[in-house]
Amino acid sequence: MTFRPQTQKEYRREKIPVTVLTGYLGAGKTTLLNRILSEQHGKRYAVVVNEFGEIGIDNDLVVGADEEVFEMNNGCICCTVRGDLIRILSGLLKRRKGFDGIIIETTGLADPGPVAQTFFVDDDLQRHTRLDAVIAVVDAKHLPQQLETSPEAAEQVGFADVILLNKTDLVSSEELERLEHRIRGINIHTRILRTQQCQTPLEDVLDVGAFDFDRIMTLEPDFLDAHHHHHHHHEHDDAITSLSLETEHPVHGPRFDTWMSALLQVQGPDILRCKGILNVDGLNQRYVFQSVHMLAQGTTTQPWREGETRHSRLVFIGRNLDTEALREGFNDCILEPA
Ligand SMILES: Nc1nc2c(ncn2[C@@H]2O[C@H](COP(=O)(O)OP(=O)(O)OP(=O)(O)O)[C@@H](O)[C@H]2O)c(=O)[nH]1
Repeated sequence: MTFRPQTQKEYRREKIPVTVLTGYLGAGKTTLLNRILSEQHGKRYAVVVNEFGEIGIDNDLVVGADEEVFEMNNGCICCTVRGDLIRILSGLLKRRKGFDGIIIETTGLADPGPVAQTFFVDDDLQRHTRLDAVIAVVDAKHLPQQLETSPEAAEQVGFADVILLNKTDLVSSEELERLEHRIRGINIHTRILRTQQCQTPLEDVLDVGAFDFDRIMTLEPDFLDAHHHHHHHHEHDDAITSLSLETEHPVHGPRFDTWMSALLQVQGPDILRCKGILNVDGLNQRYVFQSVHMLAQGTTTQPWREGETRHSRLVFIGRNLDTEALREGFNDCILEPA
């Protein structure tokens, strides 16, 4: 056998494409993931979800019972759990016949750099996978504010090969122009797609072959340095924490709504994100609550299964969270058994 370098076509056929979904808290990553998984594309994807917070919620918000979803809840993907990521992916590769691509949804607070880096420093991953693209979902309404306060928001924009400028319904077209300009200022090469509910043809985000290694090396010359991610460590905002609340008693719906509206009115700027799956008293379906700063949304989804423990979970991610007050507030919404 004579050695010859792979052609671009061979390279794309043989290696499993990996898509990294990034984007700040609440921008729409799960919305995009659900679109990808529900579309009739005839492909199977393995999905890795990394959440900030001890209890898994995203896993339950992801549709598609067929897909394999691996949760990593023990830390931020860009810091402590890269070992886990490599282990999960290496396990997947041992039975590569089962899927056509890998999608990694990172937490809203992750710097996608070290995640992307993983695919170039680990031998096994390098042989069998190719980073297809880093896709960032950006919240058109909150991006300016996020860029002010979080270095991660800028890292995500800076690293993206494709940016979904999402939630265009919440801002004017002049504002969108300004946002695109702002994004270009951070990342001149990225492709920007304006979306609502992340609606975009899947060809725009999957198997696009967009990850531009040369560009990243220019942007961050120490990209391949195995210790690179440590430099970024200190940039995490230590005041941002998460609080998980759980109960097996029913939640009083109107009381929950009143509490939450008042809470977000006052503390919305600091409560970056709230997500919950609730067993609301009198409802046979799950009640999914979500907020991004002051904007909140509650919807009923699938019914609880027969015999299933109706387990309510609520997660807050925010700056300087008053955990005691939040705990008490939630407790006041819980119906204790008579
Ligand atoms: N108005 C508006 N809301 C949207 C749009 N896209 C998504 N949302 C809502 O934004 C909220 C957050 O969406 P997710 O997809 O859960 O965001 P995420 O990035 O996965 O959030 P984290 O996992 O917490 O980082 C949900 O309530 C969505 O319904 C949009 O285009 N317009």
